[in-house]
Amino acid sequence: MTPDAALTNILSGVSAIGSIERVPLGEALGRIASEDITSSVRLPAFDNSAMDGFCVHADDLGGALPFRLRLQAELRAGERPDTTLRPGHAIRIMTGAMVPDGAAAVVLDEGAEVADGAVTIHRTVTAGKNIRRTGEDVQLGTTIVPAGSLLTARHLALLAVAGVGRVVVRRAPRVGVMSTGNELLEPGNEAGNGRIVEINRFFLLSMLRLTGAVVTDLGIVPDDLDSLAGAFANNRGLDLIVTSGGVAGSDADLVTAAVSAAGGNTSVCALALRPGKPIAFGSLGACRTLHLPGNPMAALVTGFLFMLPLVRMQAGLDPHNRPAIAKTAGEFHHVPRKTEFVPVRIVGPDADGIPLVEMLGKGGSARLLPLVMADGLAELPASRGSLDTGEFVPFYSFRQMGLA
Ligand SMILES: Nc1nc2c(c(=O)[nH]1)N[C@H]1C(S)=C(S)[C@@H](COP(=O)(O)OP(=O)(O)OC[C@H]3O[C@@H](n4cnc5c(N)ncnc54)[C@H](O)[C@@H]3O)O[C@H]1N2
Ligand code: MOO
Repeated sequence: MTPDAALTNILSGVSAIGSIERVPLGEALGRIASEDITSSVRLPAFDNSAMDGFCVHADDLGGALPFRLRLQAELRAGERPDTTLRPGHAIRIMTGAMVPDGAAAVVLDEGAEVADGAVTIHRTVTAGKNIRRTGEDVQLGTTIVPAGSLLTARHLALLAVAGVGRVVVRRAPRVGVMSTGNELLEPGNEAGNGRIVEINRFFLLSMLRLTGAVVTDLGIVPDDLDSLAGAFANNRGLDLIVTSGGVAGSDADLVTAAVSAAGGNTSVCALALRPGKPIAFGSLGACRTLHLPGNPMAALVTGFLFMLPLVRMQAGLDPHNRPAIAKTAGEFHHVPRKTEFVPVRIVGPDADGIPLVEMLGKGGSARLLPLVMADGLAELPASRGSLDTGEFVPFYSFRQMGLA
């Protein structure tokens, strides 16, 4: 099965979580607005100066240069004007200060000279210049954040300025991550005698942080049916359980049997993908399950290809991973008929600014050193063999995977 077909199957029937909650702005970063948010204020809230300079009356703007005006007052940001600008006068004004009644424009400091309580204008401007008008940015009732938006610092900044204190957001998906295998030890333990320190949760938990999911670390579960089935049954209240290991189909690979024993069902796929051939997915009541292969590179690639889109779909976001375009800095050896993901390092931009990538440490789905040297993964298509130097290749940065 192709990775694309597997993704379609995995996402089939998955919908965004329906429940909503109201949270204060300070807790809304990374959440998804569940309804359009409209502004109940106008922005700017008052006419204000875009520059440091002098407010000039409409009667004076067109005067023959240079012309002199009497200084009437001075206005700083945060002050409320208590006078109206009179013809023949100027009011000194700072950037962001409220523009007084009677002012037609603001002449820049650089075009004026102050002496003896008067200002000489050397460079005038047209009416309306350098004044930020009430509501020119946002009108009453303007939709400032559309439903479905992922709330970033940019959205929160606008909401704060618009006086919005709480927002209605979708409930974040609750995702559990479990590593399976008798050989696995928690980090910090001494490996040996066939046992290894487990690492897949480092990758999967870090990737999930990108999605805003509420993540539960379900730890390491040994390869025995009762322990695995118990772990699934105890966590069926989650929206998704992701496992790694135990899916290749040997006698020791019990993950899918354990989902069945807990009352769920699964489908197993053999993918035309390297690394990441064996995967499975299923459900346990309302809880989805996704079962990734144990080899670390395979868990990483399938976590990116399938776990992230699935969680984004549950969160109410666009599920798809979008590659950037890179160019090969050398030949990329590749056997056709399987999509292959290889660690690559950016070695520089080409003459058009497109990143040039060099392949690192190909061919070992258990090899870790290339991951530390690389900037991301290149995707070599199943439809063709090796790539020559200077060919375009889809590139996924570790940053977009949550692994930078
Ligand atoms: N006869 C076959 N053998 C294998 C096949 C196959 O199709 N037929 N597929 C190979 C491929 S490809 C992969 S990938 C692995 C996937 O196997 P499992 O998902 O069952 O994974 P395990 O056997 O449990 O582990 C494989 C490997 O990865 C290490 N591992 C597991 N979990 C972790 C972890 N959390 N952190 C670090 N390392 C982990 C485990 O010790 C094994 O070395 O199967 C191949 N075999
Ligand atoms: O999923 Mo396996 O990598 O192809 O080692």
